Amino acid sequence: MSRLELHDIHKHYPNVIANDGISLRVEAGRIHALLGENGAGKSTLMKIIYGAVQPDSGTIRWKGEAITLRSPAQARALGIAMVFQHFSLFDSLSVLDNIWLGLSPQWSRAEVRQRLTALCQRLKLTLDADALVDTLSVGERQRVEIVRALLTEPELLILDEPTSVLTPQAAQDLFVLLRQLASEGCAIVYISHKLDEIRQLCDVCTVLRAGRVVDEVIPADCDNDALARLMLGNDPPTLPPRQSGRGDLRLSVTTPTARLELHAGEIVGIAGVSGSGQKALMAQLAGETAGGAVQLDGRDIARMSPQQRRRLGIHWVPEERLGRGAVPPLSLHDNTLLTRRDDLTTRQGWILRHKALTLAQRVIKTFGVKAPSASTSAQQLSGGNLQKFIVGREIDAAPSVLLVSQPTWGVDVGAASHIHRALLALRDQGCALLVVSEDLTELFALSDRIHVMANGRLSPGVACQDTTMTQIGAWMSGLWDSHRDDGADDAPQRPHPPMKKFPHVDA
Ligand SMILES: Nc1ncnc2c1ncn2[C@@H]1O[C@H](COP(=O)(O)OP(=O)(O)OP(=O)(O)O)[C@@H](O)[C@H]1O
Repeated sequence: MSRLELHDIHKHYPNVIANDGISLRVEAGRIHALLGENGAGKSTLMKIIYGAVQPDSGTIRWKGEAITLRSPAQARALGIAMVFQHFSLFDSLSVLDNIWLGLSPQWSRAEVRQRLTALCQRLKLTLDADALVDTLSVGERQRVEIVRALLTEPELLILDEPTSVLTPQAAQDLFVLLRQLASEGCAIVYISHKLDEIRQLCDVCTVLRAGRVVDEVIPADCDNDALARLMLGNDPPTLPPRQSGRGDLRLSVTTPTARLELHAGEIVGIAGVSGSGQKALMAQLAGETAGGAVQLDGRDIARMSPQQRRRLGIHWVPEERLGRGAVPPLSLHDNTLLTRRDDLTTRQGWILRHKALTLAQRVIKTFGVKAPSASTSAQQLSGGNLQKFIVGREIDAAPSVLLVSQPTWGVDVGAASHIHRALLALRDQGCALLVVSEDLTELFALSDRIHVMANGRLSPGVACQDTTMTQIGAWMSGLWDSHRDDGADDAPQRPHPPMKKFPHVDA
């Protein structure tokens, strides 16, 4: 008897069929991957299993018995836990209180603290129980969500892209834990766009396309290309060859430990565990916090507001999509006004709505955003599609400096490759780019130079072809002091490494 059985599940939203007759069996003790491009219907299906969304029709059986799930509370009572892609935490409460409030009332706060400490030790996770959630990076928030779900000792655990903001080592630690949970009989449903992870971790993989099951495979028997092909329905695109050279110095900032310089026509990558100071660095460069020694084209811009900096051509994509990158209840065309106001208003301040609409439609088309129309609200988009929209909105501004945090977080391989190509094309047009990512594969595919942030310190820069993932991995623990910075103005021009296929889909 299966732990969970879904039969012919349908779910429509206005203008969209999110689930179109999905049947699935999830077995105890197995890790079951759900793979599909952005908008394929994975999150909707998982929300149905978790009682957060009601299906239009179809049957759900839990341990053989037909059930109707009316709420997440009912699902949790059965032993179903879910870690969402978007966080459901109270910013003004501590980590401990967030976890305590989300758990069964029979546990005292002290008990929850004890269990939390024990679990973090077992998982090798650093989590300050008393820190306010507001002060945490997305990676740290993700950790809170994961431990909260694990503390309920679930019989079915659903994870929606749990490793998107974890370092490779933290992801490996999570896999060990998930395997252990599975060996103890827990059924796990695992949603990820990372094909390597699915092949390494999962026992079985159901592939969805446009709301339907297209195949069920044993991922260990497939290579990445085969999985990507099943998911996309065609071959994934590859990255173009690198061509451009490093131009003039555009943006610079001097930090206590190193100087960060962005030149025209280059991409500088920032690696590091989320929460190591990347957010503060981005805020300083983008103008959300004033001060520091920030210069654009030799001019001090440290006290300029984000809006003033945008007028000088500096655009950025923050790591939080909902709330900062986009206002959830507003339509996509209204969301263009967040960062593109100057292009969309008259001198007197009147909003040119038709222009906002055209801009939103252009971004939707160019970046293949799956949305019924530009009037759709941001919160109705699937996670990856919203990410494509936000990144597309900034690239569309033709910035001279672009700062991007986690550019392909939650984005499927096809769309990730599209975003990567757009970033490389911007670079080839002379834009200076800073890419903050926890994904080393992504950073090595995109960057000309890499810095690392660890414990709030910035490492020296190193040209990508002069370093390795292992070295950058070691730097992520702060161990770079013997290295001399080569990121300064006198760094020699280097040939670019040979063209590489988009690494997520390399077999
Ligand atoms: N509340 C909603 N209202 C309207 N449409 C919605 C809503 N939630 C999801 N959709 C639509 O349903 C479709 C499936 O979305 P879903 O979030 O399930 O996709 P997904 O496979 O999880 O994508 P991703 O990988 O980007 O997270 C998308 O077209 C999405 O825009």
